Amino acid sequence: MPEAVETMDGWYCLHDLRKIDWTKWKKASEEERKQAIDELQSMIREWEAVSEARDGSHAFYSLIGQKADIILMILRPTIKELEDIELRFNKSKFAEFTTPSYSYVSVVELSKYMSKAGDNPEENPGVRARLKPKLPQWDHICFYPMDKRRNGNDNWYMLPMDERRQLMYEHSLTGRKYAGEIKQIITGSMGFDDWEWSVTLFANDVLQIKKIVYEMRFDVVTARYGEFGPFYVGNILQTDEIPSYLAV
Ligand code: VOV
Repeated sequence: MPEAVETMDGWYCLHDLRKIDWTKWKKASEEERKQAIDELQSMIREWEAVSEARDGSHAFYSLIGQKADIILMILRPTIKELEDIELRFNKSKFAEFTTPSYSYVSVVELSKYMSKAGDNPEENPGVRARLKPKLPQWDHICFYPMDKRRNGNDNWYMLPMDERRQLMYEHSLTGRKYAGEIKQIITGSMGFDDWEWSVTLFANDVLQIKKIVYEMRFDVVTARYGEFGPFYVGNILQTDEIPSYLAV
């Protein structure tokens, strides 16, 4: 019988994607726009303080293409805190000028495929740190949800553990080639959202994102078992640059 791999779960994660209603934004008075921007910046600065204290982390990026304009990715120790942040954002002045386009609820996940028998990776400080990651403020983000296929002969969940471990090992070798170029955050979302995992990639060279996603398509685990949702790609939106991003 195939057996489930044990997962280690860390901070809870919300990806909150919105469109900006530019028509409404342009019609607003200068004073209203200033109020919205000031409140948004002070909210983000509060999150920066939370991140400094290592009680959470976040990423704020503008997106390219028509699927959404901005993405806020936020990590917190509890799912309740994610709700508080979502609510606060929804009640903010700036939210009056946005419409929701996508959201994703998950939890930072590492599996024990690679751990040695008898080891408890949860005691490893490196593993613990990866469960509560500080998101890098790199220039670009790429976010997408994905599944492992369950279809006829291509059913990931019917494979024996050793076979899955081997395929994940091969996956990790491709991943390691991108050390220093790509930082990946994998979150699990079974029971939380519509896909099984979310993948968030950070890069300073945006082309590295295309290269890793392409190269991984040839790993058996992806070629045979990977299914993908929509892809979102964007540029970092520094807190100080928000006024110029929103200037009309
Ligand atoms: C920087 C790149 C990079 C590296 C080094 C890396 C390594 C690793 C390791 C060592 C492990 C297994 C142990 C663990 O840590 O969980 C994983 C796990 C996982 N990965 Fe990965 N991955 C990368 C990158 C990376 C990418 C780009 C993708 C998307 C796939 C693609 O085709 O678009 C991905 C997916 C996943 C998933 C969905 C899982 C969980 C699968 C499960 O069944 O549990 N991943 N991954």
